Amino acid sequence: MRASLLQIAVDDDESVISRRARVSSLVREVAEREGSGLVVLPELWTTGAFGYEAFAAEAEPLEGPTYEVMAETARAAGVWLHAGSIPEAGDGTLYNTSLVFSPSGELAAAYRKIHRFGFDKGEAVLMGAGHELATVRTPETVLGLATCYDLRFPELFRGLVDAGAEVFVVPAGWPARRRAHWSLLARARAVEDQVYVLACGTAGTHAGVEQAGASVVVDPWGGVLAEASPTREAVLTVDLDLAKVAGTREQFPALKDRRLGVAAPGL
Ligand SMILES: NC(=O)CCC(=O)C(=O)O
Repeated sequence: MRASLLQIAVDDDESVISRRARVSSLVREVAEREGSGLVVLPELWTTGAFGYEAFAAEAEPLEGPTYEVMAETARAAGVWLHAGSIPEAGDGTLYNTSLVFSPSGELAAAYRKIHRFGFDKGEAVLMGAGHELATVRTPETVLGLATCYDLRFPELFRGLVDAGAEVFVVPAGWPARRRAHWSLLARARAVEDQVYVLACGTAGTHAGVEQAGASVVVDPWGGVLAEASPTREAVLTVDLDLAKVAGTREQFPALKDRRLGVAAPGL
């Protein structure tokens, strides 16, 4: 399976409307040029992950403008499209919701980010938390969905492995000041779960926060297959050899040695 990650710049000087149109064209162009079967966009690329004051103003219903444009983009390009996430105006609250479309433009999954970032401010207070893991079965494999800060919570990814995921797709808007954590965590999730990790971030500076860029693709042995520029918009295209997931698990069957249910004394 060939996958392309589009590391989108979220600089303040571009409107949501123009970025949406630009990204739609870019997805089509990349899919045609690279022959990708899966295209991945970052977290909150329409608004930027740190422009908190814009979340309410730019929130959309699930089937709002980004959904419509991205569904049509997936259909026109004939690809599986992980369209990153949008600020979704849901049932009385906002969610950070990722959308995945099939090559016929059907919604394959909507994943509401489970771990909200910000401790007692920002996303953590402005948005509701998702409660359900999400996977997408394609003809080649099973994708497991997670978003940005989720990357710090290994138990979520174990849940995705238990649900059959072989490729974790992680859109993000990660800040440059914690870039070292970003690539380390992406590699850690790949090694411990013996999966591919497609971690697609934003570039540029949004709401005063310099983005980490450095989108990365990691194989099930923890090897970095490709890594993008830390500062510029970029396209990463990689061929995933999906037999490597089963191959790695056979060669080094650590997942079989899990000891579930072991508790500390007194618990
Ligand atoms: N958008 C995010 O979830 C940011 C996460 C982050 O900055 C971190 O985990 O560090």
